[in-house]
Amino acid sequence: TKYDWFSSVSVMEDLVSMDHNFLSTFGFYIEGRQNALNQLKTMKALLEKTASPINEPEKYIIHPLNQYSLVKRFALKWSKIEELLEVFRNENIRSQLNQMVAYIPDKSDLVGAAEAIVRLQKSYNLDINELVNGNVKGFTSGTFLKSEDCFRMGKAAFENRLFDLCEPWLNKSLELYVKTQKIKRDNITSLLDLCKQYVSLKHMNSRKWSSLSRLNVIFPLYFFSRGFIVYKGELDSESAESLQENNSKDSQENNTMSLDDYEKITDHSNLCLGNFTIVCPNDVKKQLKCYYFTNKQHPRLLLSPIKLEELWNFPHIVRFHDIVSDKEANAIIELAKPQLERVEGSDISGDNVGTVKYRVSSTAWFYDDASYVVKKLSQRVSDATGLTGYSEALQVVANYGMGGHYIAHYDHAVANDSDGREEHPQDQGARIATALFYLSDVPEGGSTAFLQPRIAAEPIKGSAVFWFNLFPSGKGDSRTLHAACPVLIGNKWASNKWFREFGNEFVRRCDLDRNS
Ligand SMILES: O=C(O)CCC(=O)C(=O)O
Ligand SMILES: [Fe+2]
Repeated sequence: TKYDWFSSVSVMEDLVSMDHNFLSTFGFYIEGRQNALNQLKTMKALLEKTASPINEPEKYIIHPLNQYSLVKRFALKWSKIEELLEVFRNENIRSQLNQMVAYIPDKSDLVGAAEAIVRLQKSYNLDINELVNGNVKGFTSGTFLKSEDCFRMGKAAFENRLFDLCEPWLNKSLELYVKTQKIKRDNITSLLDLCKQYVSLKHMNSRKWSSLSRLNVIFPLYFFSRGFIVYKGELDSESAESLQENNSKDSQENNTMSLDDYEKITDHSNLCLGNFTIVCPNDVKKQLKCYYFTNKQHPRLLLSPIKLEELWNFPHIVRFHDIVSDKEANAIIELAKPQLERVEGSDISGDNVGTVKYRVSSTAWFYDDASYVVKKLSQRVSDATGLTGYSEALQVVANYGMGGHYIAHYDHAVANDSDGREEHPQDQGARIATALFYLSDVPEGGSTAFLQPRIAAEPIKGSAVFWFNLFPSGKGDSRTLHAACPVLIGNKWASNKWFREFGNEFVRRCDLDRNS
């Protein structure tokens, strides 16, 4: 209950002390806010100084190191601001930021971004010093990698068992740390820890040297860096065995294959590097033609024939040039943008479906009636191939991510039965043929590699590559194994149209010879 202070002077002493107490609380409160505000100001100045250029963002983001830097900025800086804003309850900016934080890149994106850089480095033999200076095959970015970035790359390489890449990254990280001594305490501790893990894992069976001298040989700056920090040796307790166990447990838990495993299976890196003219042998080259194609005088194609380029003879792989106009390609991209979802796939056991490292892209699916442009495209490719889409003809539009790729695969389902074919519950049959449209140019990388003929088709905006996945007998043609090479520089948009067996029986008649 409220006290009537005016009724006793003596009790008013309490008021005096209350006055002082509250003033000091008030002072703390203001100081706290001031501190937070100052930190926020510093952070804002830093963010402004390092902001990505607002004009022509599409040019900025085609460089993988800029992509990495952008992801890092959100994953580390903006989430930090969220912490600072904790002090300011119920304020507009907080709720706005909370909403934003729900879908900005987080730490797992940063790991994915580092993995992408390492994947690109492996696929395209990128020079580590060039990368540190922001350069990728002559494309400069203005993004420079720091000690902690190199540590992140080393860790990504380590966790994907790309040990030959891990070592130089960790050494680079130590070198930059010694040079600048700018790295968070947590990070330098983890860096040194990772160096030790690396050495014990890599040289587990070698008894030639003690582990300390091995560390010294492999990471010459290890002990020097260690000297910089108050380092209590808490890492020494872990033995090589227990670290190993942890690692294998991790990969089982994630139930994903490492990049290394996939590389072993697919090994298309050299193909991705080369281009068609280099790998196409002369005897085949002589047989390949370019001509105007009317598909047996199809009326629409008589009016406007398609420029056809043969990329290979057996299997027959062709490219239709200028089959999509720039305007149509852009319209399809705009249509797809709001509907993109990260592609999922099954893990190596085939039991679990989720995000996978072997296919990094997002897709949107369309029926023919989604838009006039989609329908027109379907019609044009039907005119050119004679094949018709099944009743709900679908077209999938894909946008590749950082270092986005798709490892070697068949477009027709491959099951265990002797035909290499799967049951198709919707009764549409297997994917008889593929038309792969390129909706954007890609300055570097992103080719479609056919592993058996050993050719790589560059993404050329407006063109489509076409091939049959099945022999006329209906048996899968194993020569069609193909992969999407990692995108090095650029933003790759592609679109697939798959034709099914059913409805196309008279266009491509069954053959009794299983292998022709
Ligand atoms: O994008 C590419 O180059 C190939 C894509 C592909 O093979 C697929 O989506 O099935
Ligand atoms: Fe494919």
